[in-house]
Amino acid sequence: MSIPQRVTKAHATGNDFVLYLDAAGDREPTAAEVRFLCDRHFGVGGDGLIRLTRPDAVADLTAAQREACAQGGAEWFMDYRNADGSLAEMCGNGTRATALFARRAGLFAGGTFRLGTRAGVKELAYLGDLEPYGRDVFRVDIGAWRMGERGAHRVSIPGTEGSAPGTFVDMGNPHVVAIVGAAAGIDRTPALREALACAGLPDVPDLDLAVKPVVSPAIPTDQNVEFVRIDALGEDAGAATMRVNERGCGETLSCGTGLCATAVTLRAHTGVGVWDITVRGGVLRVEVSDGDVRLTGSATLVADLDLL
Ligand SMILES: N[C@@H](CCC[C@H](N)C(=O)O)C(=O)O
Repeated sequence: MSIPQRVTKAHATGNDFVLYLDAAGDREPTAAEVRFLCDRHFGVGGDGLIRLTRPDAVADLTAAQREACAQGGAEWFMDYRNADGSLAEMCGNGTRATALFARRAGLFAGGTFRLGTRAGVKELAYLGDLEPYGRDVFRVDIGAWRMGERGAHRVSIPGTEGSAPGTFVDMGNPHVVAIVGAAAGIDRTPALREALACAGLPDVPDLDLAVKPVVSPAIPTDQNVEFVRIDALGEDAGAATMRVNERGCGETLSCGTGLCATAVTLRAHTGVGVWDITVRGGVLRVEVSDGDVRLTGSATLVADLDLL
């Protein structure tokens, strides 16, 4: 096994990870090892595996990605793998779990941590305990986003009647967001009315997300899919509920980049850029501006484990 004996189980709003430190950079996991450790019955269990290592130790990085880490002042790198063993460019919740792990290990001093990822360097600020988000809250500057044409895809779930328009959002990793409902009394802009008129899926809590959604036209990289209901909408801020089926692992209790993609799409439909979004694992805040997205939520270290 290339993985060290000591690993840590962590989660960030219920998105759970097996995490380990590879300071020497010689513990790159194989896809089979990732699948074994993330298996909930035969392994430790997790939505993904995170190796915290040096940018130089990540074999698949291009020269440009390494240079971005150097320019961005990131000494440490989050090497993220989905539970099925595939690589992912980014994991928003994973950055917070990794930062808490690095903080405990004394790998950064002060309140901010600059972490390299395949989608660039992310800066995290430690905010401590902060209601209503929970304990050990971090705000992550996720950076730039890119949205495709609004509603250009159709999202359906095999075995469930109906479909809804889906919008592609690149958060460093690929997402498709479908707004499937809004609470009664919400002021409906023409763009929101248009989205909801075309949506014919059950309400968010009733969706069967054990089944992988189908996106048409298909996205070559595959994608994470978010289903959203707007719960409240004010002039400056709104509230929504979101569930997600992730590329490489299925339904998860939370997805940080998915929350960012959700807020980007909601802003495009409503003009509002600040959202408190409830997922099955908690509540997080997302702030979207033209140039970037910031994500605020908690992180938890659950246990240190010695593999046998
Ligand atoms: N849960 C993560 C995203 C993890 C990667 C994703 N499944 C992908 O393949 O893009 C998050 O919090 O952002």
